[in-house]
Amino acid sequence: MYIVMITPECAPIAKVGGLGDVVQGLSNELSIRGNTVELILPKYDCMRYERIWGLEKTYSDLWVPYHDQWIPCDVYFGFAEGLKCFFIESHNGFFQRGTYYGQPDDPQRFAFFCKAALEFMLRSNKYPEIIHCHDWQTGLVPVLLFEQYKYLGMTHPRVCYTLHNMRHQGVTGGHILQQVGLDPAAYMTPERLLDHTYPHGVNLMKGGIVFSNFITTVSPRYLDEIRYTDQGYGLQHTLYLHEQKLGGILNGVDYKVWNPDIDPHIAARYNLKTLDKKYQNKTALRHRLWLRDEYKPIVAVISRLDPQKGVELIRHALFYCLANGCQFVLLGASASNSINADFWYLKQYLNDDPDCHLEIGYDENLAHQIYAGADMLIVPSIYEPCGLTQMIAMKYGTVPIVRHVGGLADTVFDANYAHKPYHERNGFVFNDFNHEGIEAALHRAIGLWYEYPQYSRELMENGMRYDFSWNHPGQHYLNIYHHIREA
Ligand SMILES: Nc1ncnc2c1ncn2[C@@H]1O[C@H](COP(=O)(O)OP(=O)(O)O[C@H]2O[C@H](CO)[C@@H](O)[C@H](O)[C@H]2O)[C@@H](O)[C@H]1O
Repeated sequence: MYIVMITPECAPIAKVGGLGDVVQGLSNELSIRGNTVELILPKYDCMRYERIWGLEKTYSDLWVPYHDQWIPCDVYFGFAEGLKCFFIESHNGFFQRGTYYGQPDDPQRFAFFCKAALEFMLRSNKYPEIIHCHDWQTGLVPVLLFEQYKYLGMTHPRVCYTLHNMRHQGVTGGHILQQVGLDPAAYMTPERLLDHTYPHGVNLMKGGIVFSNFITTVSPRYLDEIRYTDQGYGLQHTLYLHEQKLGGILNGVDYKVWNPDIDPHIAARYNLKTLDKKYQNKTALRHRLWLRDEYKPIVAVISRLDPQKGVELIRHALFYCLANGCQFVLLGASASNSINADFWYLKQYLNDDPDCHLEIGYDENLAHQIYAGADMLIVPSIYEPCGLTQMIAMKYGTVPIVRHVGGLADTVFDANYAHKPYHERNGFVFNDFNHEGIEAALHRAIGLWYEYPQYSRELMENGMRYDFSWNHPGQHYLNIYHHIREA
């Protein structure tokens, strides 16, 4: 099958968070299964160009109709760790901002990207069977495809649209529709793109839901949460109207990237049979982060420091762990200046503590070393569409401690309370989003580590035995592609 992913991120070249990992992992899996997969991304100036191989200009006269003008663009081609990628460079500077997101004109930037991606496919005679889009940034792709480009000859593609995070829906003014050549009066209706909260708002994610042939969420439980609770952030009714084309597919983890048996970033490689070597990584992590060598578990956090991730509970867990015989390591960065400032302050405050290290920033290499060296990883999210860190942690024999939401609830099964046989239990889970909730889970986890090391080790091994690879999700996505192609 010929599949084109239109996406704002792809790891490792343009990754802000888990979306980038998913695009990379799923594309790899689809390619391994013999499909032709191509990606279209914006050509951000801040991409990791050293990880792109053979980058060259392949198409230079792409004129994109936008806002009563024609914007000249160039298209580059290169391989991102083996994946075929096209990068759209617009001459109006939309992607020369030194950052991926967080600009006041983000809706315009990505609306333009959707239009440019389709214009490029049309002009270069690309007729994939499936277009797969991700999150609000690409919500306009199916709208433009079925309302404009179909009439220009793109009659074949069917669109699969994946929701990674309903919190961000790309709500903006009606002018955006005009800019991409759609009549606002015709599209700003409740059953199309009109936002449910802002009377004159356009909701780009809603456009993706209404116009795509199939919509997936990144875990089955998150699908239920967005349909039946306020996690739908106002789109519950739209999802209800389109329920016949919804599916929840648990993300996979790319075991070519996240696998302690072959990981080039860690001090000692290991697997289930050589698990003792994990402790060499613990020592290496301590040395790297100036932590003392003591008989203590290392509790870790690797996360975007977004309110979604339960920043307040992360902070609380830090002090609880330090007071209860643990070492604590955090790797995180935030798009919010105030959250970053809080954590910088904490870092200074704890600077001389030999049991604690906070690394504020983004560091791929250190992330691998923390997964390999830590004993436990906490994910106390308010909501979590899927969550990759707990699945990666398990592959590295690091026991997850998570809140019972979204994909976390689909993947982590409590050591004491899960309705699962003992050999399928793999972590610690708590419900209540408050100090008592996380303390109760930490208390059990730390207690087990000190008092019953053999059971603690069983939990590690149980987690490592789980298969969270892209194998199953890859097949599910192919089934969906076949289904919508034939419908
Ligand atoms: N400071 C840092 N340095 C280095 N690496 C860092 C880092 N902070 C985070 N990472 C890495 O980024 C990824 C984050 O994965 P998450 O599942 O937490 O994604 P995120 O919330 O961004 O994405 C959304 O999309 C994904 C994919 O669908 C969903 O799993 C998730 O629930 C949803 O919120 C992991 O690979 C992690 O190791």
